[in-house]
Amino acid sequence: MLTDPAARCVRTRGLGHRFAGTATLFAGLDLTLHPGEVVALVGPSGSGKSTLLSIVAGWEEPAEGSVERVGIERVGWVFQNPHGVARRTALDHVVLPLLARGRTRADAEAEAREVMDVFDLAAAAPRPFRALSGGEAQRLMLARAVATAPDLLLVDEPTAQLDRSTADTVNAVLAQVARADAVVLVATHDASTRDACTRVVDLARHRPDPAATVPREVPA
Ligand SMILES: Nc1ncnc2c1ncn2[C@@H]1O[C@H](COP(=O)(O)OP(=O)(O)OP(=O)(O)O)[C@@H](O)[C@H]1O
Repeated sequence: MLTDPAARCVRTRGLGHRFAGTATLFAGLDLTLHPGEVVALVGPSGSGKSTLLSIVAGWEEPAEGSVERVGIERVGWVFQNPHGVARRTALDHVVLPLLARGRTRADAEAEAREVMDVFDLAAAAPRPFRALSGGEAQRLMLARAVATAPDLLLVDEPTAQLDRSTADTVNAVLAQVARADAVVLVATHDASTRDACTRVVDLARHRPDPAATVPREVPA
């Protein structure tokens, strides 16, 4: 059943997480993410940004609280480290998910080339994945995710391996995806990605209050 995109959202209530044997990473997270927004998820290294993406995707069970995904059928994920099939061409990486969605080979190729152009990957299209640079491979992962028209797009450090001008292109494309009725959540350390987002969620502000768990020292 298709849901009205206007009703589409991701809602967290009292969300918190810790892994077995680790301290609590974040707690009490009440968030509602709407289509049309690009939400930057920031916080120091190890604060739980990637973990929160996994929880929002439904891959990791939260230790506390809940995540509700309303009208989310397709989830796109772009990992921190690009993964591809070494011998397959860059073009194939974008064409295959479109074929899986029922496109003909000709339509899938045309659509894939269009998306790859946006990410400045036209010249890389015929090259095998193993021959791509780190930045090209990362842009390819974004192009593939965008081509699948996700309702929810989760992106981990999209600009980590890119030069400034390519990073700016990536930031602009993320905003375009959001305008296409998708909820977009981007974990980032990059100040310009954060600035290109419509909202910022800082996990540093959702750390558990140490005063709540550690007894205060009382002066003698
Ligand atoms: N499956 C796991 N089991 C135990 N600990 C884990 C697991 N996954 C992540 N962690 C730990 O949880 C903490 C948060 O990790 P996470 O990768 O979510 O942080 P991050 O904010 O994305 O970091 P970075 O900015 O460096 O990518 C880290 O200390 C990490 O070692």
